[in-house]
Amino acid sequence: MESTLKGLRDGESVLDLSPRSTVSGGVEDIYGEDRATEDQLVTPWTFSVASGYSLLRDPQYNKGLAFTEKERDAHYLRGLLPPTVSTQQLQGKKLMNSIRQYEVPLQKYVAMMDLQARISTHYIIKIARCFGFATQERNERLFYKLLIDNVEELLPVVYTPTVGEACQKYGSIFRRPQGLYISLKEKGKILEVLKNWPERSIQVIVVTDGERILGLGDLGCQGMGIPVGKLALYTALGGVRPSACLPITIDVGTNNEQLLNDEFYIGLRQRRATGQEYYELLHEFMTAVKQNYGEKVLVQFEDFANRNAFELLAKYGTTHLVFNDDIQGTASVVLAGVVAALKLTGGTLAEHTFLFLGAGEAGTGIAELIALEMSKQTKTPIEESRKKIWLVDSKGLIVSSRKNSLQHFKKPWAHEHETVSSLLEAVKVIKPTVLIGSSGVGRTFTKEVIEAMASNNDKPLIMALSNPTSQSECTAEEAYQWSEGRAIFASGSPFDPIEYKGKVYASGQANNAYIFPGFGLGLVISGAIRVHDDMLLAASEALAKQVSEENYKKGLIYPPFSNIRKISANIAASVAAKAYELGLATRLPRPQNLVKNAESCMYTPVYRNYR
Ligand SMILES: NC(=O)C1=CN([C@@H]2O[C@H](COP(=O)(O)OP(=O)(O)OC[C@H]3O[C@@H](n4cnc5c(N)ncnc54)[C@H](OP(=O)(O)O)[C@@H]3O)[C@@H](O)[C@H]2O)C=CC1
Ligand SMILES: CC(=O)C(=O)O
Ligand SMILES: [Mg+2]
Repeated sequence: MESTLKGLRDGESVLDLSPRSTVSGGVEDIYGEDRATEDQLVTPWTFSVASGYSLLRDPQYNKGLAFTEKERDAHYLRGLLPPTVSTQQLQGKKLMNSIRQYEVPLQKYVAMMDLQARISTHYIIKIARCFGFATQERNERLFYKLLIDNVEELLPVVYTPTVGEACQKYGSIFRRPQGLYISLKEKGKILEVLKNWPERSIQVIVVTDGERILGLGDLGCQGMGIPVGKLALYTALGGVRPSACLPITIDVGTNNEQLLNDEFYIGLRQRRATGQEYYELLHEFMTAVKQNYGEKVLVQFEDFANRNAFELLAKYGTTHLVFNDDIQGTASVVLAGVVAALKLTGGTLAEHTFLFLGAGEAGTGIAELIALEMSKQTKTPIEESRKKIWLVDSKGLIVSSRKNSLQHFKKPWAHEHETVSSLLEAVKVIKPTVLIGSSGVGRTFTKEVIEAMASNNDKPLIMALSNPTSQSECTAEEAYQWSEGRAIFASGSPFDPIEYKGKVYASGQANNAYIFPGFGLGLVISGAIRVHDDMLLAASEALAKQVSEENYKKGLIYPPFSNIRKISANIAASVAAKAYELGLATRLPRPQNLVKNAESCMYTPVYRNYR
């Protein structure tokens, strides 16, 4: 059985990988300084203990008014703070009060980003002051405390939909660099650029080239908001230490004319490099990442255009620990929702018929994982399972007569059928029980489409995955109204509960944010060195198991995000278990209780006491 999702193929061995060199004393020489010969260049990093004024301005250690009396004495803070000693809880309450006063979501986003920061240098703060920006003292632990404690309220602020608007306006709202920018200018020097990042023990990198930012298209260098947002969730939702997370944007130019002509655009002002030039830069990047951080750093590809996404995943899946969130993470979360929905719709996975609007990364990724799971359940070849799944792209239903002109990832879905040009017609002839939107085009699930789904099914499962909200294939209100309250609905970006004929309908959020933080944590805690499709299935199963009877009663097919840390710990444990089972884990011996192990490894943002 061969799956297009797979990084490492069945039976492929990884045991021949040589361990990383260590220097005497057993401490890993992560940066290779000790191994470097005299003619090799090293970075002269120095470390100092922050105190006084600089301690207050160091986001990793700042506690603001929560510095205790003892700490104020010990760290030269007397007089630099007013007399009150506050608690983190009270600080959080105060900040939430002020964030809630902003009516515009983008203002809330900027306020949150002002609080968070990895890079702390005096000069950046001084520059910000020169330009009159209201610099709030940055406090990383408070940022994560807020995000964790108010996850349902703040997720739409730091993530979809607001992060989409933030990326669109990134040039104007840009205050200070977050993450690493690697552009064509850095060709030949990427390893040196990585060494400029102040943290050394990186576990997770989220990288984009900005070409397909949510459903908003090519936003070039301004796509940086996505890796930054995803990694904030890695920490808040999955418990990966902030210092172990590295957001990266690869800037090869943009084809977005508006940005190219925008005086505030922060990226390279040239059209996108493609072909050899593009792949050489990406290859240098992937090589440098492994050289700098070793075999076990996870590289999550995010929001690349599909013309590159599939190729990068296939190419580096056998040599690096890589994961494409849009192809694989989305697949895992949607499969979980579909499996959970079976409790409400009845029938087995193989008894359902699936129709997708959109046959790109998300659409074909999900389709393939559903087919894989179906095959495992029914013990039939994947080619048979694929026949239960149909996809529509911008040219209509994918059918065998179109095969020669299809991109490679669409070919497995070119079934025998006459041509069908519209989604509505496809719904009428295919009669799907499940309709999934992954087109990036808003309002494409029209009244007629939803009505057709509702006339064929007692409980049609409708998933409008496209982000941000403006690109959602339909709204929650439309799904419930047009199906007369019978639809089971979930969407990529959140919708508020709606009332229809006196009943309140709350819909779930089918977003890969349920999967990637726990998935990554599972890879990190097991020391996995490759991603395998079975790990995606394990993560999906772990998520589906977290849906409670109470959730089902409300028509929900996902658990609430308020439980996400517990959910992530369970996903991490299942992924780690699979890594051990497949011989892909390097952290030995295997802990007995993987859930407890995952929980104990999770970062918590409570303030630490300073001596
Ligand atoms: N909820 C979640 O967790 C996730 C949501 N997404 C969302 O899914 C959307 C798509 O992402 P992705 O798959 O990576 O994008 P791709 O560009 O890879 O795929 C888009 C697909 O939609 C098709 N399409 C575009 N316009 C139409 C149309 N009018 N009618 C029918 N089909 C159309 C394209 O057709 P063609 O091939 O002919 O051009 C293509 O097959 C984005 O909005 C993204 O935000 C993505 C990942 C996760
Ligand atoms: C959620 C996500 O990854 C996307 O919309 O691209
Ligand atoms: Mg994405």
